[in-house]
Amino acid sequence: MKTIDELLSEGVDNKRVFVRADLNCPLADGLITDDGRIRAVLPTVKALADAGAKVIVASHLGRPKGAPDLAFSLLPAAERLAELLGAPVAFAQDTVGPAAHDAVDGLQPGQVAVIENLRFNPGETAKDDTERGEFADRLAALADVYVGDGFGAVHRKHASVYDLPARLPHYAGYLIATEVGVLKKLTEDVRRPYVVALGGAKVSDKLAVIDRLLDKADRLLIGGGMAYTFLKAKGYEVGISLLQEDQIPAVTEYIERAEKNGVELLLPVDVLVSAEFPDLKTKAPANPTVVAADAIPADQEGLDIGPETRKLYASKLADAATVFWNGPMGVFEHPDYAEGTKAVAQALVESPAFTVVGGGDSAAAVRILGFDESAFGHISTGGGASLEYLEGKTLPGLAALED
Ligand SMILES: Nc1ncnc2c1ncn2[C@@H]1O[C@H](COP(=O)(O)OP(=O)(O)O)[C@@H](O)[C@H]1O
Ligand SMILES: O=C(OP(=O)(O)O)[C@H](O)COP(=O)(O)O
Repeated sequence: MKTIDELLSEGVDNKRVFVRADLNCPLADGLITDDGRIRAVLPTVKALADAGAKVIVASHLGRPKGAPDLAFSLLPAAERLAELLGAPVAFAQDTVGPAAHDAVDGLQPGQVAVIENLRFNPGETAKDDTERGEFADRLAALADVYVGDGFGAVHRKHASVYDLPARLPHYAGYLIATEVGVLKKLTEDVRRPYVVALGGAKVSDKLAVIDRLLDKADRLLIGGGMAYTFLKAKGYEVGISLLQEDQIPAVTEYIERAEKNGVELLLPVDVLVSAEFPDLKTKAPANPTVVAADAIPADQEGLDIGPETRKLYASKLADAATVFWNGPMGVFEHPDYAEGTKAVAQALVESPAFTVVGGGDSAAAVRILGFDESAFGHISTGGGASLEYLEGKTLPGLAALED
């Protein structure tokens, strides 16, 4: 993989450099609640700008449906990038249209532009190679060189991640180089017991990852939205909790295989439930009830792990030598459902283990809940990306930078 240092030594003065970043930051009411992913790409953007490149920063934000949707505009991220750089950043209101070309044409060496959310164009995420390729061709017309630095998206076979680097000279940015350097160690030389804690809301993606993790980890702690597919697979009522019905057979097999292989697979023993999803805007008291994991009322949903599970998981983290954690244990954005996530974060802080936290929301949770980032071994900007890397999968966005 050629790195940005090689690019800088070759010289970028006056070159248009396309930086594929992951600026997919959590937002509330159009405001960024955690800018960690923007800060993470600053070294790359600064180095390129300082060397006289015309820097085009591109990213997805959220999951819009292949058409412009202002709720997912990258404008707030562009504004924050400008603040963090201490320099103006041009913003184009489209991705490959006249606005993007005007913004790029208007750049002087050392200046930066952000183009609008790549997922406003259906070509970005298209399954069809030709459709993705056509969008990649249009993106390629904006730039002379490609720098991949959106680690959080390298597991996606998307146009800007996979097809675009094949069309331009390509290099890995500083963030990708750092992330891969740390995660590589976890695949080569992992100190045991190796405990993996999983939660969050991207249940379908993450359940699939457990298949391989069962061969690698000594202990798996399951929380967040994915816990309910496990509880359902055990035959429990899960009410209106998040559920991935089609993966129940796979999850049943995971439970059996964990037992056979001697992997400790821990599920919540109690959960916080409510008939309503909390109001994340007003943060009005949600008054959840604590119930045993096998006693979730049919009209309620599980929104955090309960107090017994918090204690259990903390004890199962205490003697770990390596911990990887992805996915909040509950809807941590509301104070009534933040205790599970806090308890896991606290257990990691107190543990002498090498600890890695991965994921946009998990990393944000750690910071928003007031933990000191330096108390963790590594905070990765990618959740799904780091999980798939640890699984040993070939990640499209890394493979594309390799050849
Ligand atoms: N029981 C639950 N039900 C619904 N959503 C949940 C639950 N537990 C956690 N979440 C949500 O999961 C989201 C984060 O999930 P995800 O994107 O998978 O994590 P990451 O970005 O760290 O990979 C948070 O917004 C949180 O509110
Ligand atoms: O937030 C992200 O991933 P993560 O939640 O697994 O950390 C990335 O920006 C990828 O987004 P996607 O899962 O919508 O493709």
